[in-house]
Amino acid sequence: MFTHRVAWQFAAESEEVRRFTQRLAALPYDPETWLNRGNCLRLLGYPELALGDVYKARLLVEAGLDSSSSEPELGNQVRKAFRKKTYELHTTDPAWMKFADAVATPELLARRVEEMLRRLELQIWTELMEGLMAANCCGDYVRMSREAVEKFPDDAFFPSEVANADSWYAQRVSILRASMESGEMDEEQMKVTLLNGGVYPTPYPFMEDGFLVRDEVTFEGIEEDFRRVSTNCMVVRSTIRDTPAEDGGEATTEADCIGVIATRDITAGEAVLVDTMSSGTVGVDADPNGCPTCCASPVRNFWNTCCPVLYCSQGCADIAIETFHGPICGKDFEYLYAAARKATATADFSIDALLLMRVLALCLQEGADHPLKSALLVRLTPAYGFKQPNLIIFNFEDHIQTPISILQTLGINIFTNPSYDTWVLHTIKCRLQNNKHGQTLEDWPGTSISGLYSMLNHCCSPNVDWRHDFGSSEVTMFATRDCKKGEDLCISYIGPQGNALGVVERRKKLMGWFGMPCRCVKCVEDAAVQEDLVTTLTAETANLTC
Ligand SMILES: C[S@@+](CC[C@H](N)C(=O)[O-])C[C@H]1O[C@@H](n2cnc3c(N)ncnc32)[C@H](O)[C@@H]1O
Repeated sequence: MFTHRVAWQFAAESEEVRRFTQRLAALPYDPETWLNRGNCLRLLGYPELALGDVYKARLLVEAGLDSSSSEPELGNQVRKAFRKKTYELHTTDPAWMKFADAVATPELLARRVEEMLRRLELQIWTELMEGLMAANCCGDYVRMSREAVEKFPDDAFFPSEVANADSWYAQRVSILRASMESGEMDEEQMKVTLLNGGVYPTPYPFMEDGFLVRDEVTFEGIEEDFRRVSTNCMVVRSTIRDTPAEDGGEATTEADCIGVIATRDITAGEAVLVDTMSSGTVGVDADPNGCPTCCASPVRNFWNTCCPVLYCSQGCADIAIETFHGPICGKDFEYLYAAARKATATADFSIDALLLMRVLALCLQEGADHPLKSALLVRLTPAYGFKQPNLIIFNFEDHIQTPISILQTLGINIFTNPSYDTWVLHTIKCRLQNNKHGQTLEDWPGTSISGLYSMLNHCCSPNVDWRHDFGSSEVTMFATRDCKKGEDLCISYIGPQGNALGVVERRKKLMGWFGMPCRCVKCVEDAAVQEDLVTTLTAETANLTC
């Protein structure tokens, strides 16, 4: 009965989302519709999307209320949309018609519009608080509830939000401190966990199959690239995520899982893949001598005619102009570079923001029908945990505000262009998160994404390792032992220290990433041995008791 009710409610709210989306296509500058869709998305369990919509509602209302705004055109659009809405409401809705005098002249209507926008702004901030709580963003909730009190000093409700946020924060501190004392996490992890919330990579119900599964053409494209860059390995459809029926459960298979195998015998030390990555690579740019294309230094006198940006070679200058440079040329992304230059920890999101900007530039330059179908992104999958959901770190600034600023700097209209809606941005983020490489600040201060090396699956006893070639972003994958033709080629995602742990710890470490127990050969074997051991011990204990 309960399930039926929930399913019914879900379907109804899903339908509401569709309805609001259609309305937004007609009225993209109406903050109320963005707020309403955001509210619906939160109720459906997608706070990461809700916060995107509510933030857009906030930007619109702020522009509409500020006649001296730096974006007068946006403010005009909002007031125009809201004028029409307010007039219609007061003249056609029976509940409002008694107030029709309030919109009788253009001056009265303008005053009424302002009143309505102010009322809406309060609702927007209230919904923001709800969204932050739903996304578990405790740190943001503490900060923004205080901002709300400052912004709405006469409001009776927001001080209670501050008290609520503070007590939630204190509760989290005490829980996390206990985990720290038991050695489950270190101080840095505690800080990150306190500051951030978490959301799930999810195949949204409104996504068509083309956004969820890589088709044959995409797979053939990856095969073609492997043929170009490797003489001894190839991508294949992998069964690594298939599971046999266990404990009365059902066997599961994942048709859209790719891996890499040896196409001939390979000797230890032999390179299997040299990935130059280049266009999908960003450095911290602290080093002005770093080439914007491949991060090698020094840069030399190679440039394109559009601007004075220097590259390390003509090849890199050409790649830049063919791939990512056009959409960012002359645009002021200093706010991203400045933040990335200050990056101190490997979990710092400012380098991720540079990567997102680079990938969006690649999509725009390519002009694909949809960013998720662009040559690079179409090859990558997010880690959808089909057995256990896979939580990813999320906070308001890095996952909502910064991506929206990037779109705006790139000249994308965030209100009218549905191809860059929040679900698209979040799916891009999840695809990058699952496949990117780098960001070890001491070793190589940057991050990269490539549709080649990211095809290698993980094994706790890997037969492939990788190295950075000095002074550039080039990565070479090489065999660490002799491999037979047909053998799966895998790297380790957890390094030698992780590989050395017992199977239970290893699987625990990878569970959050894979959304299922690691299915590498070593884990499957070790788990079977452990199960046998438990069965034998249980039988022996039973005999002893008899
Ligand atoms: C970098 S991608 C590897 C390529 C990926 N299999 C694909 O189809 O695109 C990482 C993802 O592969 C899957 N994967 C890799 N190794 C795995 C393993 N040992 N057990 C379960 N899933 C694994 C997980 O879904 C993980 O999120």
